[in-house]
Amino acid sequence: MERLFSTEKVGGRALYKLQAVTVFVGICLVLYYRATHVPVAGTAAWLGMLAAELWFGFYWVLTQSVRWRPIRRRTFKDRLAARYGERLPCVDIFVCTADPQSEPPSLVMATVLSLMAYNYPPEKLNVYLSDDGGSIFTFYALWETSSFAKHWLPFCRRYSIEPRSPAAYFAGSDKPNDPRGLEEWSFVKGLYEEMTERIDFAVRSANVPEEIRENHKGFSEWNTGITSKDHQPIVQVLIDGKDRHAVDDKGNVLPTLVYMAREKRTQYDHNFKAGAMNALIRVSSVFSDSPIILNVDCDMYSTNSDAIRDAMCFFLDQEMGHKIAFVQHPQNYNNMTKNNIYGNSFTVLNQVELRGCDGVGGPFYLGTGCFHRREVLCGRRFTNDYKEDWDRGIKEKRELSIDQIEEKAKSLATCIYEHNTQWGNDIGVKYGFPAEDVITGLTIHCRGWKSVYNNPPREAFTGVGPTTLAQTILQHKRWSEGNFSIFLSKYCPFIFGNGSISLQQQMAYSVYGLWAPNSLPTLYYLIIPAMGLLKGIPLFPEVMSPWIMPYIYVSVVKNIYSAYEALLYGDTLRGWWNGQRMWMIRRITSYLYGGIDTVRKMLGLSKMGFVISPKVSDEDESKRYGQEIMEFGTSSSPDYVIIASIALLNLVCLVGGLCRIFTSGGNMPLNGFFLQVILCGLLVIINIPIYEAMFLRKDRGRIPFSVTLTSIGFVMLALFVPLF
Ligand SMILES: O=c1ccn([C@@H]2O[C@H](COP(=O)(O)OP(=O)(O)O[C@H]3O[C@H](CO)[C@@H](O)[C@H](O)[C@H]3O)[C@@H](O)[C@H]2O)c(=O)[nH]1
Ligand SMILES: [Mn+2]
Repeated sequence: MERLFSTEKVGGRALYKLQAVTVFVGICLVLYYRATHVPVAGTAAWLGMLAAELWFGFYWVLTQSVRWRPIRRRTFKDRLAARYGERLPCVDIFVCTADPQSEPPSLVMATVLSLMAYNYPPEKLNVYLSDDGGSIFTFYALWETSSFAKHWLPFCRRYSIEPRSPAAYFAGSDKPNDPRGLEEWSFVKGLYEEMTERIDFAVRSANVPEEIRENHKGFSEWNTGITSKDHQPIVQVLIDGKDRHAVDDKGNVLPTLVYMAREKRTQYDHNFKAGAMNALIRVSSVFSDSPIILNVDCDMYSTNSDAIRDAMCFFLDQEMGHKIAFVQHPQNYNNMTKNNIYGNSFTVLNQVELRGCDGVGGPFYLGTGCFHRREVLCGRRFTNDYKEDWDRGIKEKRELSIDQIEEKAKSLATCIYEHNTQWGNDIGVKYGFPAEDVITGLTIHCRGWKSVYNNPPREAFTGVGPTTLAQTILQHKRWSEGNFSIFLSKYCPFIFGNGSISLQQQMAYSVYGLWAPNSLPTLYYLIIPAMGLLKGIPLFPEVMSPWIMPYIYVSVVKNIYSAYEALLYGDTLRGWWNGQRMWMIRRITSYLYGGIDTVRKMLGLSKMGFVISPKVSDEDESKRYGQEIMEFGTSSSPDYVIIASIALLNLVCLVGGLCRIFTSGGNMPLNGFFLQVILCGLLVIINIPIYEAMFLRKDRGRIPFSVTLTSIGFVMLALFVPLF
């Protein structure tokens, strides 16, 4: 029988491996030189360089795990269709939202509509929206959506529309040419715009009109003036797919659509998104109980209406399917600028590293764009003889009425339901880590399952990425903290994974687990060589020494290869350069704070939080984002002080150091400081946008004056610190 998917090696690996082997030799030579040439003056600074280089070397070895053996998957939907026709498994789709301010309900609804409109038997689709904001506006928006869907779904089907988010579709499509098509197009577009306007207006005016509230019993849940942090469990069915009257305007069945706001009480931890996911797993089990669960963030709309069929090619494959726990898609964003100003379009991560992970046991669970087996999420271990019940969820008749089921579902979404159970631990998404996705995926892998990475030519999901520096830094802080706290816990991949996942996969998890500690050696490398240049302490081999070769070789080859790779996958050269800047900035801010906060939490000094990434920005900000001007904004956060101080320090040291070299009359020869001058010089060039934001720009997004002042203070202080 023919396979439903194929696996190919990604080409060009011989060149990569050649590069890697020579760089490895270079790294060894660098370390050997460092260890054997400790000077008398500046010993401590030198040993610090050794420590930093040891770390970078070790980390580089780790990163080989995600680059050594990338593979590419291809699905055969025609074979799936030939074999199964429409006899496909049921799917439950979970959308999580948490805050109607930073995640506007109209945006969430575009996502919901795109998911309802999958090219998949509608009676087998069930969409659940979890609202951690417990907001009547989100509920109202979903109610509006349930009636607009009656026009949108048949429209999508008739014209085979892509993407099926009405927001994305109408923003990007031209009017159809034929008059009949045009009429319908304009009609649906009009309906959509009116609906969005009503939703946005309700949010703006903080009011859902009384006459609307009469249309659905669900609105009465808000009669008692509840708040987002304190309310009863709410479960409301907006479309019951099993109801024969729930049809679209062409008479077709509609997917089930359910609103859920799990109970919130101030005295109980709610465990953020992980808690929402677990409530969804239980609530959905009483309505549809599908064997496959797709989970997306509220901004991640579907951009490929065949994505479920794609995923089924993996799960239903006769040879490998039974081993696959989840199918992960990359995080793509629709709002990236050409030159990747904040480094948020993860081209190389998506094209190389995740494929590399796939080659060593499977990609991580990334929290969104992921199809899971329900049984696996609920804690099942892999066994060779496990048979999935693919008919699960296909029930013709229900014993209970829909109201009774709602009541039952509510009882599963209470605060105390999980007490004294394994939920959040052995069952469901795991609690206690800001990266609930990664830790959950890790435990699944350690229970013997594989995962696959699917990155089809037509993207499956697209979301909204951060558009300011502060948002970017914050998101990466949560990620680095999440991954580092896993690394330091009993789930450390090298301990927990030992014996159950391959060494390469343990290394792959650690590449991200050890983002945070990268901050310290990076800071060291950004500060000490510059200060050494100013104070006349050489920290690298001289120009004429043969030992300079490995330094130059490693840095040049590694950077050229990384630029080549970025260009190969469609980044611009400038985009690559901006990515390097962001790589530096993230390490000295996000990762530093992520590391510090992890340690604070381990010491019990602070509690876990989850800062939601905003999905909207103000007009002024958006304009600068469009022009790729870095946004610092009015708050004088300590992040900016670090960024500004490092930039300034390197500028001062470069100028000061060069002056000393040229006025010393040969006492301080350029020879001995060549690499320090180059390093400092490159840092100055990469920091040009920072200097501009400090001294030249006048707009609201410039670096606040107080930050500039503080960083000048820090630099002056640093100049007085002696190097040993
Ligand atoms: O208490 C909460 C907090 C968040 N969310 C939802 O979780 C999703 C992800 O939050 P977001 O702020 O967009 O985080 P990102 O950094 O974009 O998310 C990535 O990283 C997270 C882990 O750090 C994962 O949970 C996400 O799935 C993954 O996309 C959003 O839909 C939120 O509405 C909740 O449902 N409840
Ligand atoms: Mn997000």
